[in-house]
Amino acid sequence: MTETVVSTDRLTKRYGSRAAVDSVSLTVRRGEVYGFLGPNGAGKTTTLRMLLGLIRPTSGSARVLGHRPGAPAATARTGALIEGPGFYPYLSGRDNLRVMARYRGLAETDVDLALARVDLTAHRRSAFRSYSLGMKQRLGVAAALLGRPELLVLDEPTNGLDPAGMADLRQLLVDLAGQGQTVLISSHLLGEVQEICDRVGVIRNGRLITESTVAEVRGTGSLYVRAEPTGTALAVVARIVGDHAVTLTARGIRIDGDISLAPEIAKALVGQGVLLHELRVAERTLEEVFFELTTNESVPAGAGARRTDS
Ligand SMILES: Nc1ncnc2c1ncn2[C@@H]1O[C@H](COP(=O)(O)OP(=O)(O)OP(=O)(O)O)[C@@H](O)[C@H]1O
Repeated sequence: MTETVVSTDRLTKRYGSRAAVDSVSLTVRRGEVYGFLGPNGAGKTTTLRMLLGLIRPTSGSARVLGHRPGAPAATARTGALIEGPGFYPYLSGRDNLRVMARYRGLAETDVDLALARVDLTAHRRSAFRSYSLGMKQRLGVAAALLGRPELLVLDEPTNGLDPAGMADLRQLLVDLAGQGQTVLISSHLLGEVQEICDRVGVIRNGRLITESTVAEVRGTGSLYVRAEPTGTALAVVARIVGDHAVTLTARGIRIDGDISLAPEIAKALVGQGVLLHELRVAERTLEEVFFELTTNESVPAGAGARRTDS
C-alpha cells in the first residue's frame, strides 16, 4: 500500500475576507516527487507554510509524516526551502551550513555531503555574499538536505537558476526520490518540473483545481495526420472521431481526443486508398494544459504541434 506522507483536509487560510488557500485537500505519497503548481499568488507558499507549521490554518487540517504540522516529530524529518533561508553574508557557504548543523545537533559530515549533493564543494570556502543567485539557491537546497530528511519541501527552488542549474536540480530531485525520499516542490514554471513529477496538484486562486499524474493532467492529446487527398482523409477521419474533433491546420489534420484510435484511423485511411504521409501523436505539455485549466480558455490551435515540431 502507498504510504501517505502529507495530507490536507479542506485546508484553508483567510486573510481578512480573502481566502489565500481555500479548502485544499491534497495527498503526497512516500517516494514521489509531487509538483505543487500554480501562478504567482495562487496560494502555494501559504499552503507550504501551513504544512511546515509556520502559520496556522483558519480551518481544515493537515498531517505531515503522521503528525500535525510543526510538531517536533514532523519537523525533525522534514527539510524545507521556503522564502530564502537566512544566511550570513560574510560567512562561507560551508560555515553557514555548519552553523545550521550545529544548531540542529547534526554531524559536520552532513554539511560536506549536502554541499556535494548540490555541487557547491568547489565554492564551499567563498563568502555567501559572493555567490550567484543560482548558487545561493543551491545552498538553500543544501540546507534543506541537512540531516537527510524523509520529506523535502521546496518552494520555487528553480528561481534564479540558469538552464544548466535547473537541469542539475531536476536530476538531484529525481535521484533523491529514487532513494525513497519524498519531494514536494512548488513552481509556477510548469515546463521546468513536468518531467520529474510523479504527480501534480494545480492550484489557482487558492483552490486545488486538479490533482493527478502528469499524464492524466495532460489528458488525451492530439493526433496529426498528413495524407492525400486531404478531402478524402478528412472525411474518413471525421467518420471515426466525429466532425467536432477534427481541424485542418497548416501541419495537417488535427484530431483532438482519444489517441488510442491511431491504428484504426491509419487502417481506415489506407483502406480508402489515401496516401498516408504521417500520423503522429502530439501530447500536450503541462503548460498548455495548465493554461486551459487556469484560464478556462482553450489552447491556441496548433500550439501543441509547434512545440513538438521544434
Ligand atoms: N500575510 C499575508 N497577509 C495578507 N495576504 C497574504 C499574506 N500572505 C499571502 N497573502 C495573499 O495570499 C495569496 C496567496 O499568496 P501565496 O504567497 O501563497 O501565493 P503563491 O502561489 O505562493 O505565489 P508566489 O509564487 O507569488 O509566492 C496572495 O494573494 C497573497 O497576496
